[in-house]
Amino acid sequence: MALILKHHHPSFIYSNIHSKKRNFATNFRAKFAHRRFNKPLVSVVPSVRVNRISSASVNGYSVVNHDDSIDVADCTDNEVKVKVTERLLRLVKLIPSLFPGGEWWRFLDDVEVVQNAKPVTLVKALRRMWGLIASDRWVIFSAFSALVLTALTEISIPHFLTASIFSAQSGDTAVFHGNVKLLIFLCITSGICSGLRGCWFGIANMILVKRMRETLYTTLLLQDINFFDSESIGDLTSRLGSDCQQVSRVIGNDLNLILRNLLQATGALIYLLVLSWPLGLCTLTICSTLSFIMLRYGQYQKKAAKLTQEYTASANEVAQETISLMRTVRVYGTERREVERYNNWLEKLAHISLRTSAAYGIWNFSFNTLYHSTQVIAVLIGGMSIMAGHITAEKLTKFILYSEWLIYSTWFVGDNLSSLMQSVGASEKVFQMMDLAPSHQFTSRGSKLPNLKGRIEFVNVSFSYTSRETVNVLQDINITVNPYEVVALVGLSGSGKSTIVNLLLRLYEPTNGQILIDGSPLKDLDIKWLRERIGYVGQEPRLFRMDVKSNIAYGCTRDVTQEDIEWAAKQASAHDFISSLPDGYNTIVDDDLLSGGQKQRIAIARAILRDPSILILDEATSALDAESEYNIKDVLRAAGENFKRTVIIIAHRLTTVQAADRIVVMDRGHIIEMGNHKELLLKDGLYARLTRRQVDAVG
Ligand SMILES: Nc1ncnc2c1ncn2[C@@H]1O[C@H](COP(=O)(O)OP(=O)(O)OP(=O)(O)O)[C@@H](O)[C@H]1O
Repeated sequence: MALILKHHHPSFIYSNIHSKKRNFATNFRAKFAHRRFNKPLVSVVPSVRVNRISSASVNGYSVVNHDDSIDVADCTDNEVKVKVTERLLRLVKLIPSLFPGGEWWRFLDDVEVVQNAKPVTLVKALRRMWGLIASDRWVIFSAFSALVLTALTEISIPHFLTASIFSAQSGDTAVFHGNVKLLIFLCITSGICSGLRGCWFGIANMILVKRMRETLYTTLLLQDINFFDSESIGDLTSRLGSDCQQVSRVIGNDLNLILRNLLQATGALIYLLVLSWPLGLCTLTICSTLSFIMLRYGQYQKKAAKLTQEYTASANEVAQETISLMRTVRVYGTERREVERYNNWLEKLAHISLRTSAAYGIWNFSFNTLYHSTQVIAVLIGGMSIMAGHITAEKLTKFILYSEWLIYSTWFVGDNLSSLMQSVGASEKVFQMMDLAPSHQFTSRGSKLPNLKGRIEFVNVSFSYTSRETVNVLQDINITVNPYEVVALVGLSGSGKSTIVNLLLRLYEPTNGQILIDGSPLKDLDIKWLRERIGYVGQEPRLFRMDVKSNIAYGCTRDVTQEDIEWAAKQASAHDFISSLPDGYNTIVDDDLLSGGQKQRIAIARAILRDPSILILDEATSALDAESEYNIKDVLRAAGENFKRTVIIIAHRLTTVQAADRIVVMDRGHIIEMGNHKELLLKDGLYARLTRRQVDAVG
């Protein structure tokens, strides 16, 4: 057995056998590294296909360096014969593995390593669901009342049906009419109750899925930013979408049908035992065998559901990534590869689906055989009993009808039980995510300052991202930004400039040292209050799919008028292009409709509209033309009566920062130079070097 790269087409083989334990550890590390750092995802899973391809994996991608797989066309006659024999041998070896419990039935278990959700039992899952729906318990009670009435009326029908036929045969008109009237009453009642049952359970289902999504979505939005660094969007949307839908089936569909059939099966069994206990016991034995098979089948389905959930999430992840990077895909012509990458997960899903369908086939076969054997046994023993005069033909007919009810009810219970197991399987991850504690930023109440001047101090601040704890992104940063000062952060890419801003926005907490705002520790301040007073324009601002006006007013807590919005847009040099849009400020925009510079100007208008005490611009003007940048420079500066604010500006284009009061030069997490433009040029350090290079590049 050889090993293939995870996420790869099965034909991509990587190296030779390692122990399963090591595979798991490698898979886990690879997945972890992939999620945290977008590192190449190289993990190993067992495979039986043997090709010789050396490849490297990048985010599930195969970068094939050299393909020397064996082509059948190149083989000699002898080699072809050997191949055919090998295939036949493989086929013969496959046969024993096809029996239930054999090797063939095993799922590819490479994703089990990332399943860290605690197993949820049915009782626990039900308790959780009850917690979500309890405030609308009247819906559940109505649904269950309708269910009980339906079950009771339906189970009584065969009795009165048989009684009517046999009373007609015996010519007893009064009894016949009485039975027919009861039959009509039972049919109407069961019809009405069945309708109500379906309706109430449908409502319960809707309430449950809504609450579940609401709770999960709220929990997700309250997580630390670290959480989003490690989780993929495809995974999260899968939990919110298909998984919640699947879990909600528990009450709306599975439990409803299981209970109905359980009630009917119990009623039928009691009736059968009363009619004839030896015959009843025979049917009970058959039903017990059926239940045992059902249980095994249910367990198998539960495992299949968990894996299907994981693979579906991974497929979503690939699709989501590809579609969002469609322009790159088109330009590099990698459509085929993307389809293969997606197909890889579809193949895994098909692998499971094939086995679950086969298992369903075996289950159906067992049911059919056992069902018909009940009929044969009933006719055989019952017929002999009639001949011996122990029971009447009417009793035997009732017996056969009720044993049919019992068997069918058991079958339905089994069918819905396996669906229930699948739903419970899907619920594990959903509940695990729902249980995540919100970021303590939302649970602890900090203090508010009477007014925010905008003095910022970094005192011995060091920081490393949790996903890369050993790498110090910032080391002993000491810097004080005075109120209304404009400070620029410059340095090579990856030197930690954006990380400083991330810490200031409290998206992450420093590993060491502390940040003070107007002399108060940042972690003691009410973060919502503080963020309302900070204007931030990120590196690549993205717009919400809503009108321009709402995009500019997004997150602004004070009431703003159209004039305010237009004023902010004018300050950001955005008014002219917004006015030329089809519906002006009411034009619905999204990321694809506007240019990078236009999006930046809207984001700048959004930040200006808040009239923040602290304005943070992280490469906020990188996509602007020189004229637009010149026009809004004054606004971004802290100068003037109307713009009393502290400004932190990050820019690679050094002309942007020349006028700053102070320029802080960073290199690999350290501050290496500080001063104004002239002072730094005189120092002839990194800043002077970078400035010269940019001038040379322009020249
Ligand atoms: N969420 C994250 N998880 C792990 N590492 C990160 C994360 N964000 C940034 N880093 C790493 O931290 C280091 C500093 O990144 P940062 O974005 O602060 O640099 P920068 O100076 O702003 O770069 P640029 O000018 O290219 O924007 C880099 O090595 C980067 O790979």
